[in-house]
Amino acid sequence: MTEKEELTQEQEELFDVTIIGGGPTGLFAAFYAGVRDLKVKIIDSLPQLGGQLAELYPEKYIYDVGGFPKVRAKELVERLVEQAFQYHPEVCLNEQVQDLRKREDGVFELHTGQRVHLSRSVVITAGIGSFTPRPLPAEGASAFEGRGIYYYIDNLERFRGLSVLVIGGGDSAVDFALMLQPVASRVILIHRRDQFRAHEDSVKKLFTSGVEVKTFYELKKLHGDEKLTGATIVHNKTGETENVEVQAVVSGLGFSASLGPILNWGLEMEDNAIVVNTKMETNIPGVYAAGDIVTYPGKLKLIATGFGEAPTAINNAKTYLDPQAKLFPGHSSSRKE
Ligand SMILES: Cc1cc2nc3c(=O)[nH]c(=O)nc-3n(C[C@H](O)[C@H](O)[C@H](O)COP(=O)(O)OP(=O)(O)OC[C@H]3O[C@@H](n4cnc5c(N)ncnc54)[C@H](O)[C@@H]3O)c2cc1C
Repeated sequence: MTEKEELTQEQEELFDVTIIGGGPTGLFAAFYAGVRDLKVKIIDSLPQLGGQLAELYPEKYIYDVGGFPKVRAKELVERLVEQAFQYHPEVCLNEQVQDLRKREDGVFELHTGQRVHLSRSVVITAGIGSFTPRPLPAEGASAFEGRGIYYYIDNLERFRGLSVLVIGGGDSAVDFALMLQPVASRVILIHRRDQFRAHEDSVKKLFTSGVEVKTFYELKKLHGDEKLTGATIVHNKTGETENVEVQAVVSGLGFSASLGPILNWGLEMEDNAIVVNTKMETNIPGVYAAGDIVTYPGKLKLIATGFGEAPTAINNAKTYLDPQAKLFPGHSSSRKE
């Protein structure tokens, strides 16, 4: 345990249920925890809620969620957040749960490196795991990690007046460039092909936005001492290089996911997934799991199945916490407005 963790541990409030992962399954679980009057916290390693939907395909339409003939992924996330937030869950973003331990008094400690969260039960909805940015394939890039290389834009003001190089041709890269254009002094977007994976609408906007778009270009090298001052880019057909003065590079090259620390929590695993029974219980009493991260005979990795497993996990956690409580939550339609 780090010194910082030790200091914060006793100041942390005890929650009834802590949900690891704020994807669709975790968000729906948080809603259900509210329905069951449980004090709930969601922890996610990403800076935003929504899991794969927000991170990997926010602009894509989904056609197989009950009640929505067609819904854009980011809109489904907005609806899930609105539904879950009726019960004011505590939300902790940018925190990866690295360790899960059960104390002798039955309280779970969730160690994130920043602090230790305390909880009476845990629901793991960690999907395909934590996302880490794909490293920039350029000479000298590692030296500028945290000093000029960005993988998200969580504060546009940081880029005001700067010359910025954006890399990639997907939704993230194009959205980053469009967001930066009004505040940065210059925005250059390089993409290794001339076909963009981003939404057609965004690509159209990109070409009329004032962003300098350079296709068939890749990043070769980053320059600077203390701070990033420039980049060498290379045309991948002609081999011609060009130096551009930039103070920031924003990568839209995406993320890779891995279960990482979860594999060491003493959970029974099969094919990189947590084994659960029909109550969504894991082999550790008080720890439940749901969504893409679980396995059982016939498991399907779909949003719709996560939506079924989340209430099962939460309602069973309720009876774990209070053995007198009923498993069945009652019908939500009986609720008084
Ligand atoms: C391109 C694409 C298209 C898809 N289209 C469809 C579709 O049309 N219909 C459909 O049903 N499904 C679709 N899916 C699958 C669907 O997105 C998943 O089934 C769904 O996201 C699973 O939700 P989840 O909440 O279980 O996990 P996730 O969405 O993966 O969310 C898990 C969250 O847990 C967090 N996390 C992981 N480990 C930790 C940790 N240690 N500490 C803190 N946080 C952690 C992650 O950051 C993530 O936010 C698609 C998937 C992709 C990639």
